[in-house]
Amino acid sequence: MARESGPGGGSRGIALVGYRATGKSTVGRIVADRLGWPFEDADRALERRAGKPIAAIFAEQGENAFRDLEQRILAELADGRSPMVLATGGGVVLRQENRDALGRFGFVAWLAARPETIADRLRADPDGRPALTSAGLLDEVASVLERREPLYRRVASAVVETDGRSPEQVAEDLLDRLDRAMRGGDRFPAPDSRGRMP
Ligand SMILES: Nc1ncnc2c1ncn2[C@@H]1O[C@H](COP(=O)(O)OP(=O)(O)O)[C@@H](O)[C@H]1O
Ligand SMILES: O=C(O)C1=C[C@@H](OP(=O)(O)O)[C@@H](O)[C@H](O)C1
Ligand SMILES: [Mg+2]
Repeated sequence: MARESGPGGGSRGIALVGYRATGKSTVGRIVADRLGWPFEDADRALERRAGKPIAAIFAEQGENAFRDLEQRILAELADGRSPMVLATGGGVVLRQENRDALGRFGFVAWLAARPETIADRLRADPDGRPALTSAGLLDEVASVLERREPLYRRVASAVVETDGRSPEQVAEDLLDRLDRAMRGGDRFPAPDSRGRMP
């Protein structure tokens, strides 16, 4: 799959990208537990730094201010040397600087889902996610996803489908894809996908 920074070129572990509610935060935590690696959620790191929820940042300062902070947090998180599992926010791929920073991760998993699945999950768990457009939920998901898909594709080492699968099944698939990528010879400073360091 095409990447801007070379496949498996980074040493920072695994990053999860994808649209809202594809399960990055949920699956990322499971994958980190399985590997025995630290887990970080870029959105939670950002909220800790800002001292307020993302919805309040959007409401008080606007989306651009949120994106600036998102870029800063990702740059910091991508800068370490030891492996971690990072769940990113759905819009992280919008900026070239962020796509470059994702190249520091050895494996970038793109979690994918159909717009209908995403809208269903968002309805069940709105979790303070501010609207990205003035369209209705399903129209917003379909149009924003269509715009972002080429960007997810550009940074991804692998696409992991999540429709009709539990977070545990998605995590298992991701770990299988990681195993395969490692066997394919990608540079990756990782143990085998069950947690043994080289
Ligand atoms: N594979 C899945 N199947 C069903 N529900 C899921 C799945 N993955 C995530 N969810 C649910 O969707 C919502 C959003 O998940 P989350 O991990 O926060 O996604 P993201 O970090 O990509 O926005 C949560 O309620 C979560 O339980
Ligand atoms: O898609 C987006 O633009 C966003 C996704 C959110 O993260 P999740 O993908 O974890 O919901 C969060 O970063 C913010 O609300 C913006
Ligand atoms: Mg999340």
